[in-house]
Amino acid sequence: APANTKTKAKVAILGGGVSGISAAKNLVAQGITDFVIVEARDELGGRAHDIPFAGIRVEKGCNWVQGLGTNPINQLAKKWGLKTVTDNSDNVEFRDNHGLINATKEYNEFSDALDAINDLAVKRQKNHEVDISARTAFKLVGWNPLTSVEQAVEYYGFDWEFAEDPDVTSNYYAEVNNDSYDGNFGKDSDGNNFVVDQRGFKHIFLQEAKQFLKPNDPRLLLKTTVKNIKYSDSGVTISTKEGGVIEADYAISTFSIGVLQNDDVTWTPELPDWKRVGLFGFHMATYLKLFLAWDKPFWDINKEYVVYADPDNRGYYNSWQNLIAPGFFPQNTTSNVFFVTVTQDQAYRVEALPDAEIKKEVTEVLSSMYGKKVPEPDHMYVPRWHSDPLYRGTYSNWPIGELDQHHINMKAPVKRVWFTGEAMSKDYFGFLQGAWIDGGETGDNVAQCIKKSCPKQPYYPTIKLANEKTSFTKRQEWA
Ligand SMILES: Cc1cc2nc3c(=O)[nH]c(=O)nc-3n(C[C@H](O)[C@H](O)[C@H](O)COP(=O)(O)OP(=O)(O)OC[C@H]3O[C@@H](n4cnc5c(N)ncnc54)[C@H](O)[C@@H]3O)c2cc1C
Repeated sequence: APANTKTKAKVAILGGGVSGISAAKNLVAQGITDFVIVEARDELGGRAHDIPFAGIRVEKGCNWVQGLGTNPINQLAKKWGLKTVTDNSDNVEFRDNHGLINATKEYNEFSDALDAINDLAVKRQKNHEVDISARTAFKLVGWNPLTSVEQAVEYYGFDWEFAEDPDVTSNYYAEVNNDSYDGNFGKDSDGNNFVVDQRGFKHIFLQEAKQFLKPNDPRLLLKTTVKNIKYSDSGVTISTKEGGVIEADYAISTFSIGVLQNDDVTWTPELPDWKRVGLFGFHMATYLKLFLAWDKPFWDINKEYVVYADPDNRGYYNSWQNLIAPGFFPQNTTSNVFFVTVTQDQAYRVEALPDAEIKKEVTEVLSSMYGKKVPEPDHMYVPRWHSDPLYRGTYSNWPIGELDQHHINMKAPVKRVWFTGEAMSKDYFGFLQGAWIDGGETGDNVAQCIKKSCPKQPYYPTIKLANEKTSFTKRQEWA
C-alpha cells in the first residue's frame, strides 16, 4: 500500500515468495480473487533469488530441485522448461592445508554411518521411542569423528545439507527430511538437479504467478513492508512501514520462522505463548554461499566438488563447488566461478566480517589447499541472509527438543491469521516443495473459511512431559 493509503481485501497474503504465490494460486482456483500479496522487495520469488555475478546469473538462494518424480517443483521445472544439470556430489576431491589427500576410507565410513542413523531413526520411531540428536545417533552406530579429515567429510555430508551440525539436529526429522525427497515422490524420484537457467530459478514461480496476476495488477503490493499485524476474531489490520494500512478478513503469514522469531514484524495482541514456544524452538539455519570468480581457473575443472579439511577448525571454508565443471557453465566466457559454502557459526562469523577480510581469508586458505600462491578472486559476492530482516537465515532445520506438538502449534492459525512457509511443512521443511505444498494447502483452507467455515486445525495449549511422574526439585540456595 503506498504511503497513507488504505487497502481492503478478503485475504492478505503476507510475503511474495514461493508459498505466497502458491497460496494465491489455490485461492484463485477456489474462486477467491479478492486478495492482495504484500511483499517488501521489488519482485516476487523470496528466497528464489538470482543475481548477476561475474558475467552470469547465479542463485543467491535455492539452487537445486531436490527430489524428482512427482515433486511439484520438478513438475514445474518440466512444465516451464527450466535448465538444470544433474550434479554428482561423489565427483569430489579432498584437500588439507598441504594439498590433495586421500579420504576415501573416511568418506565411505561416513556414508555408511549416515545410512545407519537413518535406519536407526525409523526403528526408534516404530518403537515409539523419544527423539535423539543426530550426534547421539552417530555415536550409537559407531561414527565418532575425531580427526580433521573425518570432521571435514562429516561436514560435507551433513552440515552442507542441513546447514547445522549433528549435535543440534533431530535424528527423527533429519531422516524424515532425507526420506521425503526420495521416498514420497514415486518412481525415479531420487536425485538433485542443479539449476543453471539464466532466467533464474524464480522463473517457474513467476510464470505461475503470471497465470493469475495481470501486468501491474493492483493486488500485488511490492515495496510494501509489514510492520504490525493486529488481529481478532473478525479480521486483520496490517500496518506497513510506508505508512499504509491493509484491512482483510483473513491474513496468511508466509514469513520465514527467522522473521517470526524476531521483532521485525510485531503482533497486536502478542502471539499466545503456546504458539511462540513452537516458533522460538525451531531453527532458522544459515547456508552461506560465498561467490568467488577468477579470470583464470587454478583448480581441477573436471571435479565438481572440493572439500577442505582445516587442521583446527571444523567447517572452515569446507565445501567448494566448481561451476565450470563439464555440463555446468562454459569455461572462461567471462569469468570462472568456484565458490564455497559455510554454515551455522562459520556462516555467522563470515557474514559479520568486512568483504576485504573475507577475501584475504579465502585467498590464504586456497593457497594452502593448492600448495601455491593463489591470486585474490577477481569477483566476490557475500550474501548476508542471517542479518537480513526479511529472512534472518536461509532455511529451517528441525532441532532436537522440538516435538511434533510444538511444530503443530507453530503452524496453527491464531484467530484470523493463518501460517504457512517452508518451515511449516512437516514433511518437506527446508525445501521449495515444503513452501509450495504448504502454501497451496493454506490457500485451500482459507478459501474454505470464506466459502463455508474454517477447517478445524489442531493445537496444543499445553504440552505435558511424557513422563508425568517427573518432578523438579527447587534448586538449593546456598548462603
Ligand atoms: C541460500 C539458500 C539455499 C537454498 N537451497 C535450496 C535448494 O537447493 N533446494 C530447495 O528446495 N530449497 C532450497 N532453499 C530453501 C527455499 O529457498 C525455501 O524453502 C523457499 O524459497 C521458501 O519460500 P517461502 O515462501 O516459505 O519463504 P520466503 O521465500 O522467505 O517468502 C517470504 C517472503 O516474505 C517477504 N517478507 C519478509 N518480511 C516481510 C515484511 N516485513 N513485509 C513484507 N514482506 C516481507 C520476503 O521478502 C519473502 O519474499 C534454499 C534457501 C536459501 C536461502
